[in-house]
Amino acid sequence: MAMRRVHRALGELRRGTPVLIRGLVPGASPAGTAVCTETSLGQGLLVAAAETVSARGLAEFTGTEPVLLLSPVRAAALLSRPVELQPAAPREAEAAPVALRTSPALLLPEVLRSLADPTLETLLPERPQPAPVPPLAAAAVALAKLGRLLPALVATPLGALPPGLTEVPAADILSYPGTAAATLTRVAEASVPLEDAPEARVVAFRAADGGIEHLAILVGQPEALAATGGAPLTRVHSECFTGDLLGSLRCDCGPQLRGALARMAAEGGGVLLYLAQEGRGIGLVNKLRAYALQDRGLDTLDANRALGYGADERSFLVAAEMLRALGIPRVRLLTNNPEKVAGLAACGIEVAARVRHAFVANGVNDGYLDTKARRFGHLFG
Ligand SMILES: Nc1nc2c(ncn2[C@@H]2O[C@H](COP(=O)(O)OP(=O)(O)OP(=O)(O)O)[C@@H](O)[C@H]2O)c(=O)[nH]1
Ligand SMILES: [Zn+2]
Repeated sequence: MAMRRVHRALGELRRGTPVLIRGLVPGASPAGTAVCTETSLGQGLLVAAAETVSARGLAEFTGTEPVLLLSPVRAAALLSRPVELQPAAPREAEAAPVALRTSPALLLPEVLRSLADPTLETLLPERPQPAPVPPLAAAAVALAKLGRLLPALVATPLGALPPGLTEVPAADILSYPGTAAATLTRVAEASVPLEDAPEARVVAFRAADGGIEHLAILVGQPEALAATGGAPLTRVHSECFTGDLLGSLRCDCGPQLRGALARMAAEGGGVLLYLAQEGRGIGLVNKLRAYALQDRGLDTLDANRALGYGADERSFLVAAEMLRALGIPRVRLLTNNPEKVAGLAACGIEVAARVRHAFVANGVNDGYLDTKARRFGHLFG
């Protein structure tokens, strides 16, 4: 039920319709239980995604003037204050959103879209002033990110649900990634001989959220090795439509994907998890926006932050749950990314060794690889 409510709300936001996020009345439900009954629901926040909201959607914001919730980096860019781009750790704690006052001149779909999206020409009829951040703003941003939308929202506190709109408890939004990972189940399996690994099987995992499936590609018999206490060669690969499928030269994903499978075949076995986490979890549309910003001079990390996203929005809980379901709790991990090693270990997978997985630069991705080493701490040596 909780996942259905979040999924419905995501659909509404993506279509440009506002949704009401509900908080809990303090003390109405035991902390941490995420139990959310109708009677325990408290104050609400009516929100719409600035990127998609329609004129009809905006007409739902009656009464007090709504605020615009933005990431601090995007707000600073709009207010023309110097944007502080510190050499932050890739998984820096996500900064809370800030709020700006709106006015009738700002509350137009094309203006809001331009304020949300730094790749568009900014339409700023007037300089928006800072406003107090309403309660539940963090849940609103989390919802937009789950929908792979830009984290920029029109928001106004509201007590009652307007007729015809959807309501979603904040607790359901915040617990959604964990709940989705916990419900992963094997749904299909087939032998798929590959050019790089003739003895391969693909196993599909589906979560109860109804979202896109994650895949495990088993080369040889890694489960048999794991059953005797061994640590199979393992690659945790986030999907990259441009690199994996189209052969994009902007990144190193294609060679890493094919190279991992070839290496597993050469070593007699392994497992590659192919995770539906495009663009380090920001989605393909936002990755294309990040590329557009990179073409204007930002690096891969600052481009994510300019969009309002963190440097890396992935959770490796999904990968850990899949490995556990496959009976592989110990791995030798093919990666250059120390955050991946730490992320898997934090989710209960023993990383017996990190195996370097670097490929030579191709003349286009040199800057991208350099940024990985300098700002993400990737170990290419
Ligand atoms: N946001 C964003 N994502 C990118 C960019 N270039 C590649 N990606 C994504 O980054 C992900 C690649 O991650 P992984 O292959 O897991 O690699 P990694 O975290 O760099 O670590 P390794 O294990 O060392 O390869 C894919 O989902 C790509 O779509 C970019 O410029 N911006
Ligand atoms: Zn890529």
